[in-house]
Amino acid sequence: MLSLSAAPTTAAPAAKLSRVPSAALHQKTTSAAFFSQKVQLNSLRSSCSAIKSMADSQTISVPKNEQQSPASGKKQALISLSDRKDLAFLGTGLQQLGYTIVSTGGTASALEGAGVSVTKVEQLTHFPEMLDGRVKTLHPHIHGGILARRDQKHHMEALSEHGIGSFDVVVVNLYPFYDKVTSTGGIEFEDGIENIDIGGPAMIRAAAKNHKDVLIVVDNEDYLGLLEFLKGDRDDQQFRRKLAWKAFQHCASYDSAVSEWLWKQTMGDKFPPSFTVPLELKSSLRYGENPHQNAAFYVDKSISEVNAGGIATAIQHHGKEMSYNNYLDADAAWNCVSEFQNPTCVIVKHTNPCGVASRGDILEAYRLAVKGDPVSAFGGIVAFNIEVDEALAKEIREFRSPTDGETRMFYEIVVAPKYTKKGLEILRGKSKTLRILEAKSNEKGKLSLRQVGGGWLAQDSDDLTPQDIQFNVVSDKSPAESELQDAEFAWLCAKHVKSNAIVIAKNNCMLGMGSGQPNRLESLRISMRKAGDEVKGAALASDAFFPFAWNDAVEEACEAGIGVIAEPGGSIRDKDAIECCNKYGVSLLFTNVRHFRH
Ligand SMILES: NC(=O)c1ncn([C@@H]2O[C@H](COP(=O)(O)O)[C@@H](O)[C@H]2O)c1NC=O
Repeated sequence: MLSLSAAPTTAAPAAKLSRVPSAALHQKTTSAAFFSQKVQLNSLRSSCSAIKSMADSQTISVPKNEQQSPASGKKQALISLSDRKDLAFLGTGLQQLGYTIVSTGGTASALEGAGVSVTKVEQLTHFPEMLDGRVKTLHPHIHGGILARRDQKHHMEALSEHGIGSFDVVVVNLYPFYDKVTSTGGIEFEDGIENIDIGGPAMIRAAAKNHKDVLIVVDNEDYLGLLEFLKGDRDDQQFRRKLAWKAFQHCASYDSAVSEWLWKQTMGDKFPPSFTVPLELKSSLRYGENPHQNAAFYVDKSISEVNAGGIATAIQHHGKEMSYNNYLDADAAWNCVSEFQNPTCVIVKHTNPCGVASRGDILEAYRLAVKGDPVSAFGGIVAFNIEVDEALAKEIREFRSPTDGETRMFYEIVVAPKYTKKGLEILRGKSKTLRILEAKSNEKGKLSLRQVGGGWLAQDSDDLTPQDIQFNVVSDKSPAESELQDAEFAWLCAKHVKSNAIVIAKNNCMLGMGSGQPNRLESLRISMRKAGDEVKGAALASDAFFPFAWNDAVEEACEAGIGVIAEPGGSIRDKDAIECCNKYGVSLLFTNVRHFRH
C-alpha cells in the first residue's frame, strides 16, 4: 500500500543565482506582477477529507486537498521533470520566493530529497498516478489551474466553485523519447510507445496558451532567467511570449520525432507523405556566402540525426568561428575523406577536392595531396581519416608551399576523427585562426534534403563506393590490376567533385581534376592540364557518360596517353567510345553507375 502524506516544510537552503540564462531568453526582465485572482476556496478546505482510490491493484490514501487558494495569496508552481538537472536550484529558488510547489511522483521525491517542500499532484487530484504513469496530471485540478484566464470573472468563479487553485509557473520537460529509441541496440516497439509523453505536452501546451498568466519553462537553461524575472516587480509579456514560443517548439520537435519513428516502424521507407525536420540553432554566423547575406547554422534534431556524425556535430578545438562557407567546405572535405579505407588526406577548396592521396604513411599522403594542386590547396580545408599525431601536426605546421618552396601552407580548417594531445597542441600553435575540428563519421543511409524555390528535394544519400560497383571491361584491352585500382581511386574522388567531374589519378593520388564545367570536354581539358605529363598511364574517371568520343573528350584523353578510363556508359554513342579506346589501346570500364553532384 502506498501512503501519501503532505510534504514536509523543511526550510530550503539559499539558492545562488549565478548561472547564465540561455541566449534566446537573455534580456532584462525586471518585473513579475502576478495577476492571480483572489477567489475563495472555502468549500474546498472544509470538504476535502482523505479518500481512498484503487489504481493498478494498489490502494492509495489521499490526504486532504492542499491546493492553494488564490485567496491565500500564495503563488503556485507546478514542476514535472524527467530531466532533473538543476532541479534543486529551481526548487529552492521558487521556495525562497514564496511559491508552493506542486509536483509529480519522481520529481516530488527529488525535490524533497533536496529539502524543498512539495505538494504531490495526487493531493490535488484525489487520484493516484495510474495506468503505469499514463495518467498523472491529466485532471481538471491541474489543467483548470493552468488554463483559467485570470481576467475572466467566470473562469475564476469556476475554479472557486470546483476548489481549484491556479498555477503561476509550470516547469515541465518530457520523457526522453529521443534517447530511448536511439539507444544502442534500439528498443522494442511497445517500449517506444510507453516513452511517448502525453501528460507533459498537455501541460506545456496549456501553460503556453495561457502564457499571459502562466510562465512556462521547458529548458533548464531558463531557470535562472525565470527566478530573476519572478524576483522583479514588473510584468513583461515579451518574456512570457518567448517562453511560450520555446514551449511550443519543444512539443513540435518532440512530436516530429515520435511521428518519424512511428513512420519508420510502420512503413519502413524514407519518404512519408509529410514530415517535419526539427532544427535547433547552433550558432548565428557573421554572414552567409557573402557579407551582405545574414546567416545562421542549425543542427538537425530529428530522430534519424540523433548521435549522428558529420560536420554539424563536430567539436571545434581551436580557431576562429566557423563561417557559412567553412561549414560547406568542411562538410565536403569530411564526406570525401571518410569514404577512403586507407590513411588518406583530402584537401578541399570551394567544396571540391583539389588534392587527394592515400598512403600507408599519412605524412606522405598529406604532402602528395598538397602537391596535387598547391595553388588551390593554399587556404583550403585539410581533412584526414586518421588521428592527427605530433608528427603529422608538425608537418601541417611546417610544410612549405611547393610553388615557391618558402611560404608555409596556410589552411582555414583541419578536420580529423581524432587528435593526440601533442598533435592538437602543435596545430593550435600554427595560427590563432586555424579552425581545428574533430568529427564523427557520417552514418550511411540518411535522407539528403536540399532546398529549391518553394520546396525541398529529398533523396537517399549517395552511399555507393567502388566496392559496391562492377567495373566491366568493354574494350579489347583489359586493365592491369594496378590500373584497375587507380580507376577505382579516381572513381571515388570523382564522386565528390561537382559535375561535370573528371578526375585523373595514379598510385592512390589525384593528379588532376576538372569540376563544375557545363561541358565534359572542358572538365577533361582542365584535369589534363593539371595532371601534366603524369597523365600518361594514369586512370581517368568521369562521373557520367561521354556524349561524344571522336574529336572529343575520349579521343583527347587517349591521345594524351591515359591508360584506363572508367565511366558509367549508357550513351547512344557508347560504341564510339569503345572503338576510340580500342584504336588507342586504352582500357575502357563501364560501371553502370553515375555520380552526378549538382
Ligand atoms: N501522464 C501524465 O499525466 C503525465 N504528467 C506528467 N508526465 C510526465 O512525467 C514526467 C515526470 O514524472 P515523475 O515526476 O513522476 O518522474 C515528466 O516528464 C512529465 O512530462 C506524464 N507522463 C506521461 O504522459
